[in-house]
Parts: sequence; C-alpha cells; structure tokens
Amino acid sequence: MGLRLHVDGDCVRGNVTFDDRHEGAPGIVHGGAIATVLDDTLGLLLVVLGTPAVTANLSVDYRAPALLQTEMIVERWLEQRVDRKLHLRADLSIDGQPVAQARALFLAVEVAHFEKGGRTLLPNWADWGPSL
Ligand SMILES: CCCCCCCC(=O)SCCNC(=O)CCNC(=O)[C@H](O)C(C)(C)COP(=O)(O)OP(=O)(O)OC[C@H]1O[C@@H](n2cnc3c(N)ncnc32)[C@H](O)[C@@H]1OP(=O)(O)O
Repeated sequence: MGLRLHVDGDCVRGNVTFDDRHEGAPGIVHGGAIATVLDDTLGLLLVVLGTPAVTANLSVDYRAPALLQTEMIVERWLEQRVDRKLHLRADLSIDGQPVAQARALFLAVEVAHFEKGGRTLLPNWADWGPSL
C-alpha cells in the first residue's frame, strides 16, 4: 500500500496512497483495506512503546469517502494504558479532513504469544523498551 511511517515523539505519523487494488465501491477505497492500515500500523506504535501487544478490539468510524490515488495522512497514538490494556487511536485524513478514525484495544502479551505461529518476533525485542 506504499505506507511510509516515521516516529514523532510518542506519536507515529505516515502517509499512504491507495490504488486500484484497494477499490471497494467505484473509486473509493474498500473499508477493510482502511481498517487493515489502521490496525497494522498501530504495530509500529507498539515498538515505540516497547510493548508487545495484540489487537483485541478495533472500531472504525468511516467519516468521508477515501478516494483512490489520493495521499492520506495516518496518525496514531496511545490514549491511555491501564495495566495490560492499551487504548490506542489512529486517524486517517486528507488535507486535514478526517476520513476514518479508529479506536483500538490492544492487550499486552508475553513475547511467547508470537511464537505460537512458529515464528519469532523482532530480534532482541526485550532490548527495545520496557517489558510488561
Ligand atoms: C509487536 C507487534 C504486534 C503487531 C500487532 C498487529 C496487530 C494485529 O493484527 S494482532 C492480530 C489480531 N489479534 C489477535 O490475534 C488477538 C487474538 N486474541 C487473543 O490472542 C486473546 O484473546 C488476547 C491475547 C487478546 C486476550 O486474551 P487473554 O490474554 O487471555 O486476556 P483475557 O483474560 O481474555 O482478557 C483480559 C482483559 O481484557 C478484556 N478483553 C479481552 N478481549 C477483549 C475485547 N475484545 N474487547 C474488550 N475487552 C477485552 C477482558 O475483559 C479482560 O478484562 P478485565 O481484566 O478487566 O477482566
């Protein structure tokens, strides 16, 4: 999807331009593709936070048609953390106008959670930030 991200303090920002592969309604990005970008890129925020976690719940408000071939800005940040529960936000906008806004509940997990699929998480994860 050509998603490019950078860390800005404790916020993660980036841009994405969807193309014809992501079309849902004619000329408009499929809502599932938008949810995928919002959910998946929250993963980078977890790296910034130094907390391995997974999505337990994701809620997306679609505020305006997301047009194909149009650069969009993605921003995401931690709203609140209560023990294992991380309440995250991710917004997608065009020229400052909201296109989609996601609220997500991530639950912090042990690194072993990711080994169930037979693959390892990022190398030296434990050195990246505070543990659970
Ligand atoms: C580091 C890189 C990560 C990149 C991640 C990218 C994003 C992803 O796509 S992750 C993949 C999609 N998500 C998953 O595969 C998760 C699948 N689900 C699970 O593994 C488990 O259900 C998991 C880990 C989320 C929770 O299980 P578990 O650790 O047993 O927690 P559990 O005891 O059920 O619940 C703990 C608390 O969270 C709450 N909770 C759990 N699920 C939910 C939910 N869906 N909505 C609201 N609250 C919930 C519980 O009510 C409980 O609250 P309280 O402590 O107040 O009673």
